[in-house]
Amino acid sequence: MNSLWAFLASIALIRTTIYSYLPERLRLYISSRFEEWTSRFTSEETMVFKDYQSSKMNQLFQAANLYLGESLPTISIPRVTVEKTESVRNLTFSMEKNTEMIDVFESVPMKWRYFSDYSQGMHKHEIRWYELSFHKQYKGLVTKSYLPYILERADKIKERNRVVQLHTAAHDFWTPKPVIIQHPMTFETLAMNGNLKKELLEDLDRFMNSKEYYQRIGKVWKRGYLLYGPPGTGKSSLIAAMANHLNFDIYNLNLSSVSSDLVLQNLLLSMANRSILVIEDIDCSIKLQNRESGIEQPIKYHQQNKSFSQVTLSGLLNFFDGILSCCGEGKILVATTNYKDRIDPALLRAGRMDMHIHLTHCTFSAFKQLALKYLEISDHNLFHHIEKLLPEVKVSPAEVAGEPGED
Ligand SMILES: Nc1ncnc2c1ncn2[C@@H]1O[C@H](COP(=O)(O)OP(=O)(O)OP(=O)(O)O)[C@@H](O)[C@H]1O
Repeated sequence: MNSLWAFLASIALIRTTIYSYLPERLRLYISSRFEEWTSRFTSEETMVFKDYQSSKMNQLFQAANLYLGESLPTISIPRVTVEKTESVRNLTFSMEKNTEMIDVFESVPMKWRYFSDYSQGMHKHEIRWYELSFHKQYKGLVTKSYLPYILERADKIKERNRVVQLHTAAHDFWTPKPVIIQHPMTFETLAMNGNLKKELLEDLDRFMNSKEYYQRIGKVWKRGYLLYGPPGTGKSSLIAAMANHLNFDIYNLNLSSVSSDLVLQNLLLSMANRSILVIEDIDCSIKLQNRESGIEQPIKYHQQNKSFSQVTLSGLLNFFDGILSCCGEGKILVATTNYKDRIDPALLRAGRMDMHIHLTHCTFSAFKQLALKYLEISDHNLFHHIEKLLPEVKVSPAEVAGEPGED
């Protein structure tokens, strides 16, 4: 018996020694052959998910990472890696190299192992992969249910972990490094007419939940909102609250800095799905009155006497209907203006701007919300004077909040 153990130990030693001197390709070849041979005698089957497949990120690897990371804090495992980076909202857990864990799906145990190694050759880089092992009889369950389930769960986790980012356009492109927005404005802290707030929240939630509906009726999953009202009434604050509520990125576009319709199209095509495109002060950034002349000419803007912007009204309309309609999904367009009457009615019709939201000077109800938020008071003996004064003295929420408006 002793000699048998000694023989097996020597084989293991020889194998390890030979392995460490073999080139990586040969090593992989031998181990895959060996596994093929041993699999004849086992009832277990293993799937391998490498991080990159033909230099493209393997979505299954990413999904497994997120999915397993979510259950790691709740199971007993000797070592886990924990991270928190600026670009994600929550703690991120992941498996340590050469460790394993069991996940149970529809009462079937699924064994996951995580590995990493360095590639051989000139450009050494880390290769990471997961191995999923299960009983052969569950192969159908794994491919038809378990893996699609992991992909779906990973999408939800990604969505939950996302932080809202602000993208701005410069030199006809979105800047490569968006800024992470930690704007504290939410629908709870925004002082706004209660009914209007409720109506808008319902509209946003309905929009978010109607992807299938839009698909069924053949409409593109997009929605446009026009926010109008005097300076300092909360248009930018409302956009931040919408982005925080939906967890959508904001793409801020200043139309007057866009050099042509083509650039406008390209900017839109490079926006991510589930994002808000904001065109602030739409009436200032583009003059739209020459539509009445019937001649569609590029509208030229002199920018600091150096360059011209040439966005046309038809380019803009095309952008709203056509292009916005064919590039991706879950897009929200928000245009703001201090002067709604200066905007061409063609831009305002339903389908382009589905909801027009009027943000007004401070009402007594908004004032009370601000007083509660800033001073933590819900009543005061001056309140009834303020209630009488507010309709006469036009004051913006920004002024009440101590931040003077532009007027
Ligand atoms: N409705 C509101 N509720 C709470 N705070 C508000 C509200 N409106 C304005 N404020 C406060 O005033 C500041 C300026 O408001 P905001 O920039 O949102 O106004 P605006 O309508 O976008 O102004 P402008 O037309 O000049 O761009 C905000 O940072 C916020 O602190």
